[in-house]
Amino acid sequence: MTQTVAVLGTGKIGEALLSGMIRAGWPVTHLLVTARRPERAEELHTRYGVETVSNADAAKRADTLILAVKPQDMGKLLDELAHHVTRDRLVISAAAGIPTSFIEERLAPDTPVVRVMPNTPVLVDEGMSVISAGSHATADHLAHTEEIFGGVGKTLRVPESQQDAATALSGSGPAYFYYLVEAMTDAGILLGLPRAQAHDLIVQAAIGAAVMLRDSGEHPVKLREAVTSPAGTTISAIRELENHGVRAALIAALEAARDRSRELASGNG
Ligand SMILES: NC(=O)C1=CN([C@@H]2O[C@H](COP(=O)(O)OP(=O)(O)OC[C@H]3O[C@@H](n4cnc5c(N)ncnc54)[C@H](O)[C@@H]3O)[C@@H](O)[C@H]2O)C=CC1
Ligand SMILES: O=C(O)[C@@H]1CCC=N1
Repeated sequence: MTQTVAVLGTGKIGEALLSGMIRAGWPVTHLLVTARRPERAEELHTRYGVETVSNADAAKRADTLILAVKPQDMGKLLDELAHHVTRDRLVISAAAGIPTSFIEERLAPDTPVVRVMPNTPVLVDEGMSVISAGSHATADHLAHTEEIFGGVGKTLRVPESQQDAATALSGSGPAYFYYLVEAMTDAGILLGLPRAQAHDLIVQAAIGAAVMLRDSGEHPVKLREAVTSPAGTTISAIRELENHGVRAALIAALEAARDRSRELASGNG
């Protein structure tokens, strides 16, 4: 029998997951969503035909609850759920920073909790979802979580101690690439190209590079060397990237993201 899954807090990532589950063939009759605002609930119902319910009803009716509210709203949501979630449910949290222990402490003893860090490319079935078991989650719970998130991209199990790092790399990761595309499009404008053309050139370069990274099996250094002709254009650009400390900036940026994830652990960061 198909299990019922509820998404609680259907904002950007919650909706991305919901749409992905529907695309992956999850029967909409076995999906529930919750939203804080009635207009948002109506919008989700119209867009996906999915039933919208209260958080308490979601907890009573769904076998699996995916919590997709902001870390700062997690404590309040768990207060609402505490008396309704029984330990035969699986609770999956997608919130950055929040440890499984934070959730376990607020729910019935032994409730299984799994922590997942997805990313927005779940919208195009190219997501990366990093998964860790809480103290009461079994192999079956992990497998069920992989079934849900594997329908919209790749999954990887890591020890929970690595979740803040994974959040910095892959949870936030797409934003760094969008930022680079934005900056390089600006560079194209400076060099005299129309914005639309500059955008298309950089996006296609990004797609080509991403597919080669994924499919060639080559190390990124090798792929870059193949582009970098002696006394050519690429090495002139690379020298400027090094002069401006771009590598160090990226390392510092991801470290800052990891640290922010740690700060969110208390749920009121
Ligand atoms: N946006 C992203 O790329 C990713 C976000 N996340 C995590 O997902 C969570 C949500 O992030 P976003 O979707 O970006 O934020 P968002 O603000 O778009 O979505 C959160 C939603 O939760 C709703 N909400 C808050 N309290 C609620 C309650 N008590 N009951 C029902 N709904 C409630 C809000 O109204 C909002 O629609 C965060 O914890 C974030 O760390 C994880 C991976 C990637
Ligand atoms: O920016 C954030 O906090 C969330 C978590 C990972 C991606 N977006």
